[in-house]
Amino acid sequence: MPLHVEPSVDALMHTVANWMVELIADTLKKQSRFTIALSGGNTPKSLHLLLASPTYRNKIEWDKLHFFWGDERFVPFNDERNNAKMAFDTLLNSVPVKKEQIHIMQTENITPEASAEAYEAILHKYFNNQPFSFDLVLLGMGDDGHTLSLFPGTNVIHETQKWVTSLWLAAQDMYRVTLTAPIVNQSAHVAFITTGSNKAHALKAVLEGPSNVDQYPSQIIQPKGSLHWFADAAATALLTPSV
Ligand SMILES: O=C(O)[C@H](O)[C@@H](O)[C@H](O)[C@H](O)COP(=O)(O)O
Repeated sequence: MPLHVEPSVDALMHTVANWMVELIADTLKKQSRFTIALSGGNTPKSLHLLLASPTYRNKIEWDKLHFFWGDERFVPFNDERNNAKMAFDTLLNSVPVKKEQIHIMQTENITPEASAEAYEAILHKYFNNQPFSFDLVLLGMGDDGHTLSLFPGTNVIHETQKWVTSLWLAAQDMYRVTLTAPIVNQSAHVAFITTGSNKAHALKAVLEGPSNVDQYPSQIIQPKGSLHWFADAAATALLTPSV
């Protein structure tokens, strides 16, 4: 499981962007489209801005990408907490992608449960009978070791059938819609991007601690394809130095 470490967030995001450019180009030599699931939260913002910058934007065949999300906060699109809005603001409004290539999780005029069912139907349309599900899933990790909306102690961690589900997150007083481990673990490539000293304890527990998916749900992500971790020096400060 490759761990890519860079001294700074800026250097790390250039490493991720270059890795993505190469992965997308290599994949598109073998197939006509590339499916990517974006992560929410704050960490992806600087990566998105970099991908949309002159340095990288012309290295990606945007018209062949299809965008999905790993999870969504169940708030209106125009709410600043909405993950799809963040992706539009930092990337999708700045690159040549048609709306037909973008598949957001519905959070308006629908219930969380119905939104999860509707998204699952979209995924079955794209992935049924495929050797892999997503070509790439980008993931973040919370300082409690959660990923997607698989939070410690929640039942969704152990979902084995549904590809998409919803949950009430009392701590944040909101519903979430999230991909589950079965669909993410069918991916060709999964990349965690984790930065900051506040992630160091969880990263050590996830990567070096005993298996404990209820306490550190990120551990349940074990894809059929490749699993990469991209982290800055601050987030990896507690890891056992590799010889
Ligand atoms: O909707 C979300 O919040 C994300 O999908 C979530 O899983 C995120 O990746 C982690 O919470 C890390 O968030 P930061 O990048 O903001 O630390």
